[in-house]
Amino acid sequence: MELAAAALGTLVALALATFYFVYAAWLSPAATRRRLQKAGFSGPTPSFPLGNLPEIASTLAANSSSGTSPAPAVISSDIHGAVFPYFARWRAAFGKVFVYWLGTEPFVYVADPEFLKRATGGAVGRLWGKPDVFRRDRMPMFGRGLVMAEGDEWARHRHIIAPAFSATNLNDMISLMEETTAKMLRGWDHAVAAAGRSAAVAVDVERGVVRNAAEIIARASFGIEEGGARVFEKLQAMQSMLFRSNRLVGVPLAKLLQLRKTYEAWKLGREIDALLLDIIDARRHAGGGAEKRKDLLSLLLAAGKKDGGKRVMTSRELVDECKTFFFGGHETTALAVSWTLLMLAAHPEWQHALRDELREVTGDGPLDAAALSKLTKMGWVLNEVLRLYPPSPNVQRQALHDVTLTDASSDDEGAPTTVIPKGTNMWIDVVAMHHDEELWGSDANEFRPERFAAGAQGGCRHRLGYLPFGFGGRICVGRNLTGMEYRVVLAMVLRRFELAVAPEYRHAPRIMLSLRPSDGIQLLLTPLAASTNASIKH
Ligand code: HEM
Repeated sequence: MELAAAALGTLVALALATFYFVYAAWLSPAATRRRLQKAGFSGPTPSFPLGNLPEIASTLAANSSSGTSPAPAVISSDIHGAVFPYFARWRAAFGKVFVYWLGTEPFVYVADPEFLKRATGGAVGRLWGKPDVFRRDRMPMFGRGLVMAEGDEWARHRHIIAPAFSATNLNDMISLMEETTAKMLRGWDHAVAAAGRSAAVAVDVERGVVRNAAEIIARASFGIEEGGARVFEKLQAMQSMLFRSNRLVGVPLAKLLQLRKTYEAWKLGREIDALLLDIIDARRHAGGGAEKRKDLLSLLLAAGKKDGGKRVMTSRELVDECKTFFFGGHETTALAVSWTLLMLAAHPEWQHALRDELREVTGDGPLDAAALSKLTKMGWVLNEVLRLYPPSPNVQRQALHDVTLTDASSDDEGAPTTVIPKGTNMWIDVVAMHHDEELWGSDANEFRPERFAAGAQGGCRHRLGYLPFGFGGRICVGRNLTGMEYRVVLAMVLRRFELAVAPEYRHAPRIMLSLRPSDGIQLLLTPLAASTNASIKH
């Protein structure tokens, strides 16, 4: 009797699980598809269970096999068709807004800032969150940290974290940026010396810049002493493991196909968490000495002691935020610096302009935080590089409720409406918007930093057409840290070396979560005379 009841129970559980799976993977997406079609969204036809992933894969494969390697002298920044060939093709067929599917997950593709305004205007936080599908996929990197947190939890974390990135706190980090960058430059000096002459030597600058940015963010986040160095090594291992794996985002049960990788990422994640917890516990129990530290972790711990403890974060939350700073903060900044070095090598007139500006602002003497903020042209160059080569090539959201858009052309109350069903994801193609001639003019694909002389929007015809750091309440919290680090690193490089594009460099940007060079950035480095080589002081 008992056996029969147990068997019946198992059968019922199995039936429920099967029904849930069929509903989640098939019935619910099919209903969403019908609603999106009814609302007027067109797009490529998806198949079950992969959606449009096969077409994405085949377009990418066709593109890479037919890919030409332009001569180094010809560095075209007209990159959208090369990095997102499938979007370029669908855009030509369906326009700047359409629907495509990653597995059984629907995505509204958006390359029209006006549509973005109509979809999100006014109530971004209430209507749109971060996509569940990415939250699951990137759990080992961000945990429940700020990038992926939602609702009240996100608001509380943002309220605690944002002040840690204040100008005063960032100024205290200049010296650590300077120290690690000096180490990178010493490596480049050795490469030049090893070549046995002081003439130009080809160096893969991207590799050094990424390593430098990783070390800076680790030191700025949780310090590198007391076990921090081990966390740093393991975080780097996890980064390369996650970047190597080919994930079938949005495909039901796809993780089962990659059990080993999923397990390895989970195991590494546990080790990183344990090491970070040790650091946090040690800081919590340390005396006044720990208070003198200026890294983000110590600032968050100190914030918890103020306001009667209203801003306390648990150790678990702090672990996730440290990982979030590391994964959200170093590749992105490193790419901004790396693409800049390439652009400056390809546009010597701007290289000279920035060196002149450095000399004008600082003489040949020391440079302090106030002086860094006076590097106006360097700021234009940063903005222009983030426009042409946005390290975060897309921004995503997911509808938390049914979202109603009013018709663009009318303020009429009776105007027709479009509804985006709850659960639908939105994929904002930042690269497309940043290269759109309708938004930027006929020189949209050219490197012209002076377009930012008139203002931070660079003359873009729509407020939401320039989104290197995202938008709304969820705009990047670390953008001022990036601005500071970018200036320190670039100033030090420009003072030490003349840059030119090496003959072996092949310009082939591609997407691997971020917008990266396919095979490093090889530049010719020529040491500059010592007089232009003053060190940065603050
Ligand atoms: C060039 C450098 C960087 C770029 C291009 C960049 C880009 C972005 C983008 C596109 C977002 C998403 C915004 C949205 O969804 O609307 C974001 C969010 C975020 N970034 Fe950055 N980022 C950079 C540097 C950094 C640094 C240095 C840190 C930290 C140390 C950082 C930490 C974060 C965090 C914590 C969030 C989540 C904010 C929230 O959801 O409230 N980022 N970033």
